[in-house]
Amino acid sequence: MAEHLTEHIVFNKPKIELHVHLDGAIRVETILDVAERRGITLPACTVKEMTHICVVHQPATLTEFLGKFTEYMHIIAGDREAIKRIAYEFVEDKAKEGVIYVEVRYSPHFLANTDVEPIPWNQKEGDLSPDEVVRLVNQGLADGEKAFNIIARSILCCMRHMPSWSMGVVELCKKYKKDGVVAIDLAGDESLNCEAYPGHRMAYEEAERCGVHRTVHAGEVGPASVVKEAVEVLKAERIGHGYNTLEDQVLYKQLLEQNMHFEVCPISSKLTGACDPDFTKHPVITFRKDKANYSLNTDDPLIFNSTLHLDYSTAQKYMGFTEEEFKRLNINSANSSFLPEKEKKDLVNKLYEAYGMVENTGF
Ligand SMILES: O=c1[nH]cnc2c1ncn2[C@@H]1O[C@H](CO)[C@@H](O)[C@H]1O
Repeated sequence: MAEHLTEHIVFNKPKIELHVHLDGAIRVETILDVAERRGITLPACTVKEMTHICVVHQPATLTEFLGKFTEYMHIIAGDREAIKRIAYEFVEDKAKEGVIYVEVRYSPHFLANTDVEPIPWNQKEGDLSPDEVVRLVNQGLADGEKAFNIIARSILCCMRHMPSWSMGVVELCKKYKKDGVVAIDLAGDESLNCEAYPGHRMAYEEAERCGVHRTVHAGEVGPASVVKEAVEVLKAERIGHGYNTLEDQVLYKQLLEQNMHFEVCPISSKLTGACDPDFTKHPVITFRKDKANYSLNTDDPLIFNSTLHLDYSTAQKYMGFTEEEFKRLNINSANSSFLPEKEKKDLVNKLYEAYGMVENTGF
């Protein structure tokens, strides 16, 4: 986007990011590097050309946007070194943006080439399972945490169009709870399949039963009823995007009362066609006025050619966000993180300190 070039840092203080896809946050250089090492031909050989291919330039649809992943996922999937590397580099990139705590999400199945049916991205069957993918990402994130002094946790995604994977996803959440996996998510094309299939419902029931935290992509392009289902049936504790909640004022009021957290992604919402491209009409303006609980996030910075700074500067420039609101939303984000209570409290205190605030100063 053009704004990217003129972006400036409007909130140069510690930040929290809760909604970002690992496979939507890969460096273009890394895609080119790995393709070369693996001897896979790409339609582009420079960073500039490859960026052009991966990026959504104009507001599109969610379905068109999701198609962008097919440009490069086959390069990374099935490759142990590449998977560990993208996780490590992700942490480095976030640290550079001033993020001190991040929850990064991905589908282990999308990066595997065995124990997954169908095998994604036209890969040949190999020997990398979703289980090992999670271990590799955990390792890359843990190495990144040590090197760059931030906290990185992960969320495993079920995919809307693949309900048969979902029980496997929740089992991985349970298995790797002690290794930084904090929650389950349901991502993918909400516009194609609105009501959650039994496979997803069963996985979320199991998650709740086992104390695995839950977030769901809902009301991004789908109607408010998807948000209602996420909360009432899937027992979501946070909502990914959630913009269309505003279409159902009864539901919205109820979620405000419950202090439901909305994971808002401003730049993403324009380029996926989820929201009006005029940022001055963005739903997060209503969220802010109502003192709702929400975060600001990049979602897929590779595909939107964006950074977290761009989301913040957009909020400031077009939506009237102030420094005080940035502090408030980051404190809310920390409080809505999926960390255990004690670690959450430490994180919130870190923010209070960095923002020069005494704890419990009410807004
Ligand atoms: O904004 C979004 N809405 C719905 N699904 C998404 C979005 N961004 C990425 N993914 C999907 O989540 C998968 C796991 O990370 C990605 O591969 C992509 O298919």
